[in-house]
Amino acid sequence: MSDDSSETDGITSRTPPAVAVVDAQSPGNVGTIARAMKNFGFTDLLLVDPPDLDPDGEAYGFAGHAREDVLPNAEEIGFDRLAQAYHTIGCTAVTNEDDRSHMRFPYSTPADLAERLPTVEAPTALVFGRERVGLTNEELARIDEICSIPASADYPVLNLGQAATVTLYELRSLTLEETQLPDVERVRAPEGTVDRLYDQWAALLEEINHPEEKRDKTMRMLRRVYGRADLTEREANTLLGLLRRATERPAED
Ligand SMILES: C[S@@+](CC[C@H](N)C(=O)[O-])C[C@H]1O[C@@H](n2cnc3c(N)ncnc32)[C@H](O)[C@@H]1O
Repeated sequence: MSDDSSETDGITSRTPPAVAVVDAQSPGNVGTIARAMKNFGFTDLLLVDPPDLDPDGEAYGFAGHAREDVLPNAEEIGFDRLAQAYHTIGCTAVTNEDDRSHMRFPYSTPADLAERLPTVEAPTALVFGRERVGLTNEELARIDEICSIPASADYPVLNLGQAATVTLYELRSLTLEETQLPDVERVRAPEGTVDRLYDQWAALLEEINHPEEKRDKTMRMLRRVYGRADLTEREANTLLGLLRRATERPAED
């Protein structure tokens, strides 16, 4: 990133970082990346030398719901401005001994970055390279730091869309409420409900004349089973209802 602060005019520090794609040769790749950005809560897509993004073409076709915002709001940017205005993190794979010359140390994995990025105050951009040739040595030389996804030494090169998706997944800063996942604490059966379940089991063991000497052991086993099951409130209430009905059933002749 340049020291010339005027270059940062109009760009504020952002969390999450912007995502820059350099010379994406296929519009489909841009669409895939836009979709991954929307999936993981990223909004700012920067395109260096983008292909034609025809609204009826592959980019919009691959973008899913990102066709509504991430993609149409994408900003075209020159590499010079990208390098000057942002703290740039170039994403690259190491493929063989020769390619190691691309690799600047220290490098970060996406997981390392996830820990460190929240403390970086400068506007930050993750920079992805071309599907066929990646980022050039000249581009890498102007980038502030390197991020590499740990992958098999035999074949560490992911395709562009996969690399962006893995990186953005690791760097997502969505809170649980911002994801589709239920809050486990909210649905988990409260202790009181589970205790009532055990009381009901004890009543049932009594009802069926389960041998007195086996009852403690049976109850311990039931506690272990329910403990592993991590019951939701709904599940616990359903089981409680069934046990009550079994306990209250009039004795058969
Ligand atoms: C198919 S790769 C380019 C392959 C090119 N031969 C190279 O070695 O860079 C397209 C882009 O995906 C990203 N990429 C692929 N594998 C990666 C990895 N293991 N770690 C980080 N980025 C990766 C990089 O941004 C790369 O420029």
